Amino acid sequence: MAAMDELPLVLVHALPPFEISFKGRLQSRFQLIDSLDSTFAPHVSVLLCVGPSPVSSDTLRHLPSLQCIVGSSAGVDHIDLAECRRRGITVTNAGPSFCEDGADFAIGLLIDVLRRISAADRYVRAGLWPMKGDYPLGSKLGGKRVGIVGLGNIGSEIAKRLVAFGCRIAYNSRNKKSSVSFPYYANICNLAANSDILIICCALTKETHHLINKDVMTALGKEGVIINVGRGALINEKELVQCLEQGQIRGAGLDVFENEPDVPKELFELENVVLSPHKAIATPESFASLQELIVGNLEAFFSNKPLLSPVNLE
Ligand SMILES: O=CC(=O)O
Repeated sequence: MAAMDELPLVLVHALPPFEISFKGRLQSRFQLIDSLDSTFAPHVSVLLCVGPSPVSSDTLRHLPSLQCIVGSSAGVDHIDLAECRRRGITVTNAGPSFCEDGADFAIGLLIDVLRRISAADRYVRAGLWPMKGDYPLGSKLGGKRVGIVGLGNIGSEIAKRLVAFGCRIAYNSRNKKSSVSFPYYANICNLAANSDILIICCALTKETHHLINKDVMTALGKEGVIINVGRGALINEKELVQCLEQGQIRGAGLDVFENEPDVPKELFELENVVLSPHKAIATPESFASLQELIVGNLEAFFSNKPLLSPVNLE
């Protein structure tokens, strides 16, 4: 085994401490440094960013030799990507490990909102069935027009599942994709106007902040449903709450919020909303897959091979 000081240096930037057994596995291959103040920091070429630990331009200034940030989340809005682009630092994410579970969860939220599963559960538990009789009908998923906002790793898996349900898919993303034949809408309001359901799973950037606003929800219409498994700030939350309260859209399934873990209290009162504490991608299986992906990306970097999950910084 290589002596500790012969192993490649990896600086770990971690908000939540990561699993001890995984740390042990990494330590057998890499020399882990856990502070920006370390004397090694100026020589570090890889930063392992665990969880949503912010990587600001100030953090990056401490790391003049940095070439690669290995991320452990699908979203990379906590990393200053403009600064990475400027300095030619590559970034990887957890997209391939998280996309299947994230997509399953989006479909779960959608069916729950359409068929009112959580609301019906509350109805039965409250003993209302014998008193009030039959529960109102929910809507079928098959045949619905679904607009996917962001056809990346997660969006593509969502599309695959919805095709199997017999839905009609269209999408919005930064660019039209030559690899799919679904209708592309460059304009989000046009996508909403031609959809029964919007599923939000794009990256949060300056351009997509509050992308889903009152105008988009008005275009979606009174029967429209919104599912968000991306980031809370992709939607103007105040306007979403108003539209839900006033019946301007039919319902929403939300895994993410603007000021987590705070969720607008008004949503607690609404039967047409399904809420979840930012857990769409999280399963023991997705985390096990993430560990392989992180090790794979680190090994690829140090052996000059293509990274397994590079983020497009263009
Ligand atoms: O939200 C979860 C992630 O970005 O991985």
